[in-house]
Amino acid sequence: MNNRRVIVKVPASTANLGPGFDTLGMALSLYAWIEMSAAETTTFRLYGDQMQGIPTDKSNLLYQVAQLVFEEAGVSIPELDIAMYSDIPLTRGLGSSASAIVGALAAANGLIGSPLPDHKLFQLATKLEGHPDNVGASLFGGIVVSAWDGERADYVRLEPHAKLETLVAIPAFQLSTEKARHALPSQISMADAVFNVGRSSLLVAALASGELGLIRHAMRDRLHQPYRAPLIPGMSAILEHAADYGALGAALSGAGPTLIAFVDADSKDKPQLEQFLLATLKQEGIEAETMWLKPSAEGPVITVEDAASPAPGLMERIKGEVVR
Ligand SMILES: Nc1ncnc2c1ncn2[C@@H]1O[C@H](COP(=O)(O)OP(=O)(O)OP(=O)(O)O)[C@@H](O)[C@H]1O
Ligand SMILES: N[C@@H](CCO)C(=O)O
Repeated sequence: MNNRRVIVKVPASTANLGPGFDTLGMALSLYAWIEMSAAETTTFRLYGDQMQGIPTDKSNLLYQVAQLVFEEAGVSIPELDIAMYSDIPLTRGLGSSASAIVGALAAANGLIGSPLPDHKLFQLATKLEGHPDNVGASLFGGIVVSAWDGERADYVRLEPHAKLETLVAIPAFQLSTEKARHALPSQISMADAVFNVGRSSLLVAALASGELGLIRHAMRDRLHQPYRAPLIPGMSAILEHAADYGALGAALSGAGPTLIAFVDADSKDKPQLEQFLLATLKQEGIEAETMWLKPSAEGPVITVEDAASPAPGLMERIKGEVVR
């Protein structure tokens, strides 16, 4: 029997960054942890509020993803002991599904001695998630620019500016990516396509060159945000006015409903910006939780141990790092 125990810490992510629909992603300093080892019988230990409703049988996404890795690598480990704790809220636009996919890929790969290179994990993750933006960020950390044609995913990773910080406002309701994608039109005008190509290109160049002052104009979007706005009351006002309250720029995070503002970490305007986001949502009857998050420079951090050696449980191991 395989005698390893693997623990993986994997970051949340924000996708699109405004105009880069299904293309741009950034890893955030909010994490999930997965522990995995071979077992006689498959068992799941899922901890924390975020894991409520997640299946604890072999239909579980983590189990399914692990089996895909074993299949690709030509090994057989049919029974697994899996534990997971996550600080990443489910179905809120912070890449919970991508972090689960990337965490499970990294854990399963680590369990069998890491035969699959990161590039292969990226292809698998993109196919599973359906788009490369969140999984690229969770897998490589930092800011990831990616493109996928349905077969092949390519990417470039950018180092986030040292002063870049984000404020997320997480509404107290869930919005599935599936529902938020259904709100999108099947066709757009040439004028809107040109608008987005310009903004997305400018945003990547601004992030790559550190010209943070350009972000405000570069984060504008006509591909998805206007169509999703009716699903998130208060969103339009926040995107329009966040810069007046000190944000470098603002966007819907992934498919929403979370809203994200990019901020200079040294800005004195941080309290008034936070107040503006909360008050605007409240005016629409929406309770929200805010969090200040930094870009996460790293993707999965993997620890491999001898499964026979004594070890603390997952919650004991991570207790100093958990935030929620
Ligand atoms: N740890 C997990 N184990 C199993 N399934 C998970 C796990 N985490 C997320 N999921 C699945 O992913 C779904 C959420 O994915 P969805 O794409 O709708 O939102 P998100 O990934 O949180 O946000 P976004 O993609 O907009 O950033 C959950 O409802 C659940 O089915
Ligand atoms: N690019 C995706 C991210 C959410 O999974 C979307 O906006 O639908």
